[in-house]
Amino acid sequence: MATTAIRFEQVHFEVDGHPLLKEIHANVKAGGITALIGPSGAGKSTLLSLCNLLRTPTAGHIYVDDKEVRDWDIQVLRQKVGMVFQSPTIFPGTVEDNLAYGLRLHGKSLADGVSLLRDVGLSEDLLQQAADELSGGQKQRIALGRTLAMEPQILLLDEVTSALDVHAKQEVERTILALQKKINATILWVTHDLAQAKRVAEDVWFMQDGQLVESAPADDFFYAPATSGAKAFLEHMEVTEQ
Ligand SMILES: Nc1ncnc2c1ncn2[C@@H]1O[C@H](COP(=O)(O)OP(=O)(O)OP(=O)(O)O)[C@@H](O)[C@H]1O
Repeated sequence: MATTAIRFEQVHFEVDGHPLLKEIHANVKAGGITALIGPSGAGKSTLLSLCNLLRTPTAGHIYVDDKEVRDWDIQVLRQKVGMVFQSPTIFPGTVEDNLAYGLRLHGKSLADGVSLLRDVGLSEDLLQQAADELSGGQKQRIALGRTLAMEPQILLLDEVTSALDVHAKQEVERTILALQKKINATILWVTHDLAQAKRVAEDVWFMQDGQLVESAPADDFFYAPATSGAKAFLEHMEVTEQ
């Protein structure tokens, strides 16, 4: 894989004439974790949704592995660029059915549900259990496992721990970090939790009003943000998190 996993070139996105993303121009480093932070409504989720064509940019280009997203076969793109959301989607059926769901859409079957369960930190005993009977944290791991079954090279994580209690949050976070090391995936991780961003990210992107205002190594960003917008955001978050 190239050193850049995703390249945004002057990306603009609007709905009904309202710009939601403006002139996004940046590279996501391959094989690392980039935290995407910023106030509510800044456009973080919208940016993620463009990377696997849940939405299409109005202007500009996004390259995944040096190929424009619109030139990818969409099924292949979505296999390569997996996404996990804040609320896990659970389908009727067993845990195994749920893990196999994406693969089945691609005409494949689940080879090793047990090892996948282990990868997401769940006991193999759960494989035949009804998935909707599990706890919130377990469901989020199943959603993660379903995405991982596709062997994605890039993971888009949208607030994946914010609906979980403290314990489940830490567990899921640890699971993601361990997996990232194991498969060397590139992760673009939207989080409202600054402590989490500090723990997991090598790089930070700060968004505000549809713009990518600042991107920097996490240590630099948190120690000395370069823009007044990022400074004000960090100060505000410090106050509200206390
Ligand atoms: N389909 C849509 N039509 C119109 N406006 C939309 C649509 N989807 C999102 N928006 C608006 O786009 C802006 C960016 O939304 P987005 O969800 O990307 O922000 P965010 O930074 O992820 O916010 P949060 O942290 O609250 O999840 C918001 O003002 C939102 O209301």
